[in-house]
Amino acid sequence: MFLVGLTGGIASGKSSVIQVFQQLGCAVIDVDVIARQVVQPGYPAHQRIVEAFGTEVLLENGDIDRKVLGDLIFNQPDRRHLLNTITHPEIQKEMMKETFKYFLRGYRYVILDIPLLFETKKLLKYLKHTVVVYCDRDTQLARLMQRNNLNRQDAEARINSQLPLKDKVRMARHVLDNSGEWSLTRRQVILLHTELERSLEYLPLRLSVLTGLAGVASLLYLLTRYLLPSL
Ligand SMILES: CC(C)(COP(=O)(O)OP(=O)(O)OC[C@H]1O[C@@H](n2cnc3c(N)ncnc32)[C@H](O)[C@@H]1O)[C@@H](O)C(=O)NCCC(=O)NCCS
Ligand SMILES: Nc1ncnc2c1ncn2[C@@H]1O[C@H](COP(=O)(O)OP(=O)(O)OP(=O)(O)O)[C@@H](O)[C@H]1O
Repeated sequence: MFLVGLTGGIASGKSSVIQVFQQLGCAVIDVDVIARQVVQPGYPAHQRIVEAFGTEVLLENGDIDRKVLGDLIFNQPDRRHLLNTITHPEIQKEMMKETFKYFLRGYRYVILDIPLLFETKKLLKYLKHTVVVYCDRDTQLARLMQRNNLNRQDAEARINSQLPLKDKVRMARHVLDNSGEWSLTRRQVILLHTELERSLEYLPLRLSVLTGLAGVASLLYLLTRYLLPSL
């Protein structure tokens, strides 16, 4: 198996692209979904957020008020850093568990949707491919304002909290341009999927696991055949 890191900017179209990969039967891990799970009441990160940010970031039912917390962290880099130090280790643990489950199920590749892949850089060394979902800044701003019902200032604060998309494009191996009509993006996703499906990059890990298993099996055989009877 090999890992593909998919990233982009806020509202550049990552989730829309991921949906197409899912429809094509791919194994997908969405870090935004994990990030929502690990801050639910009862999880360690929930308690640490309340300790760090106060009860004003809670809704009446105890859930995190994502709008309030978002407004806080997207406007204040030090508080954003604090939230990241609370949530990112928990997110990484869950990501590893989910990746391992897909490995056991025999998938050739897994796509990890990691919004801050190039900001944190931590996971880059594990990835065979990196994909950026790009759209031009005006389109990104318009889509973000519309989807999240944000004014221009709040939407710009969110965009400015991340590396510019143009920089991410330079760092990625593949770029999906989602500035135009959705049908054009969909076609690019299908082409990329075909390329990844044809790749033989999953073989080295699979062969080394099979070789390891064969080694253990041979050892067990030799033990039972020659050593155990004499004990
Ligand atoms: C700040 C929160 C509460 C805002 O919630 P909200 O529902 O409005 O947004 P959602 O979680 O759907 O994220 C939307 C997008 O915002 C961007 N974003 C989220 N967190 C961050 C961050 N810490 N820094 C920069 N951009 C971020 C990403 O592009 C993400 O895809 C939430 O994003 C959060 O808990 N963030 C911390 C965890 C994190 O870093 N997630 C990003 C994945 S590593
Ligand atoms: N090609 C397109 N044409 C028109 N609208 C689009 C296109 N691609 C995505 N959108 C819309 O833009 C918005 C952002 O897309 P999406 O939610 O996929 O982005 P995202 O990168 O996953 O966002 P986030 O970073 O917040 O998780 C959504 O409302 C989506 O329906």
